[in-house]
Amino acid sequence: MNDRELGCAGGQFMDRGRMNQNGVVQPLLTDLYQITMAYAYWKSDKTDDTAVFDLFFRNNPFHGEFTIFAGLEECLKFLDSFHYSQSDIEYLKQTLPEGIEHEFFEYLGNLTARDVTLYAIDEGTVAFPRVPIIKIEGPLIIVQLLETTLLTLVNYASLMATNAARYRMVAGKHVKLLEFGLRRAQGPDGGLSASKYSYTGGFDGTSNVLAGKLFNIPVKGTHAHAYITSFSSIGELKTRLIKHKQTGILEDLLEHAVRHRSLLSHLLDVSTEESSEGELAAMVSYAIAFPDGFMALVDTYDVKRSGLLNFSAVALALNDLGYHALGIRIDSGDLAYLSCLARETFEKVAERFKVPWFNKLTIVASNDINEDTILSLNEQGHKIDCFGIGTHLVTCQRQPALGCVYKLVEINGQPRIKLSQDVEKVTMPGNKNAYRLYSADGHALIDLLQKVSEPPPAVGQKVLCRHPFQESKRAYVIPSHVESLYKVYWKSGKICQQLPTLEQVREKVQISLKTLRNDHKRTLNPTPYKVAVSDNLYNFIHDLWLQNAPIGELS
Ligand SMILES: Nc1ncnc2c1ncn2[C@@H]1O[C@H](COP(=O)(O)OP(=O)(O)OP(=O)(O)O)[C@@H](O)[C@H]1O
Ligand SMILES: O=P(O)(O)OC[C@H]1O[C@H](OP(=O)(O)OP(=O)(O)O)[C@H](O)[C@@H]1O
Ligand SMILES: O=C(O)c1cccnc1
Ligand SMILES: [Mg+2]
Repeated sequence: MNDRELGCAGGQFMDRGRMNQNGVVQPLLTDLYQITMAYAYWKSDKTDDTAVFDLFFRNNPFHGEFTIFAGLEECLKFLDSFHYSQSDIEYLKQTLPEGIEHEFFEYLGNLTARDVTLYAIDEGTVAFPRVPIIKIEGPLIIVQLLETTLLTLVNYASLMATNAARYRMVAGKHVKLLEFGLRRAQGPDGGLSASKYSYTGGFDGTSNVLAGKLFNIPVKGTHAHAYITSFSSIGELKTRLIKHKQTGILEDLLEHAVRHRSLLSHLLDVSTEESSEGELAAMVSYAIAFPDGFMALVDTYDVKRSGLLNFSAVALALNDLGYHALGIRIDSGDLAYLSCLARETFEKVAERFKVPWFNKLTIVASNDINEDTILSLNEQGHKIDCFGIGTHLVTCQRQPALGCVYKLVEINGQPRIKLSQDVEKVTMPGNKNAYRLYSADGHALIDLLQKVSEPPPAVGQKVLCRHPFQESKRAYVIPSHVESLYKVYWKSGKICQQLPTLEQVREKVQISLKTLRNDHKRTLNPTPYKVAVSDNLYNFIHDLWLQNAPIGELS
């Protein structure tokens, strides 16, 4: 059994040092039609044909006007390990229709991605509809076989990174964002990808421990309501003692908490009778377990009448013993109101008990939060320092799929075009290069596709940029900076760029977003970013279109 099969059989992910790719990602993770086509290509003697495919999307997700490209590293690892194992071949022999020639299986068994060349824009860059984010050249059969796997590696990764980047934009850079979605994600693999690419898109950490281990992402978390409800009275506390942080002397934390609680009840105008004793016991026990990391859920019974009172009492008790609590989480109710109430409470306590650090306690909010909730909370005014976001983030509820496609654009040096009644769906034929043209103030102005045979646009020189399908839409652009978007990432069986770390890709996302004008990024009716073709490519597309469109006959 090889490493890949082991990876699958014994837990889905390989250890970092071994192969560093999800063991599920393998050549059979594809649609059957890729393999049946491979046989038909092989039978028709197309083994020496070479092809160029473009991988691109037609529409930005979430009613936005940008997409973050992610998933490239996984695509490269897939190419690196692309090989049908003996058991893959055995399975295909049993599964493909009868009569497949034996030599085809030998051919498949020897296939690798060595003769493939992959060009891509950098992972973490903003990308736009119709500009291929990956361009792949090589033997037709192999590049066709890669289609589905490359799409599955790029589509969700880019959707997720884009979703996360949008949450980051609405939350602002000072609020912490934690991904809490594993329990709601589309299965274990969806959950892991969600954690990884939400970090890429700008989240600060995840509650997903395996994602932390595999991708080196900060893991963070609080506790669940179950912890609070597991206690019903202080009599259940089996231990109350904790060492003073400085003196090391054992003291009774509950005693300190109960004393503070009655003082606080006057200050906060809440009766101790109303508040939950079980909640107090749970908080005391949690504080004993994590005296330096005490963060408590305050909404189990009633934030105002119980949670804040008990939390403040335990935090002050910890303070007596030399420890500083971290904060609270609110997981229901009006998050704007309750966060302001919590901040006011902390300010009162800070002043009355001379504990200025109480002003800085962290307020975490969770509960079905999405982009619109954050925008609304911003409008209302809130005092939340950190959002914990699960369901809407990881399931991309607002748009659950990015429509990246993989289209043949050239075969044996001859351009290919896919026509459609829907102009949007007509493919851009031929082997193309892509450039991003920038204005003097550093903003991206337009993406320009050209035939590879054309010289690149030059700084300071006027370039005619044309809408790919609407003849009258064109503009001259004099770029102050020209960025060639493609780099060769894979050639002659090797990854040919130094791959950035996840952290560097995450930084790239923010740098790349900064080059976009704000009107392209706003949430409501953003301005579309322009994607153009050169005059030469425009004419080429339209000539080919006419050549390929059948002329109807009216009778
Ligand atoms: N101030 C606010 N403005 C806008 N939306 C809010 C505000 N506060 C909370 N929300 C959102 O309103 C929704 C409230 O959901 P729901 O009514 O299911 O929760 P709840 O009743 O507060 O809590 P639970 O049912 O979990 O006890 C959540 O999606 C939450 O994120
Ligand atoms: O709301 P999300 O954005 O998905 O964030 C994750 C949720 O998961 C947890 O509880 P869970 O939802 O399992 O239970 P609850 O509904 O009782 O809070 C947590 O308390 C959050 O509410
Ligand atoms: O750590 C948390 O608070 C957490 C983790 C997952 C889901 N909800 C909350
Ligand atoms: Mg919930």
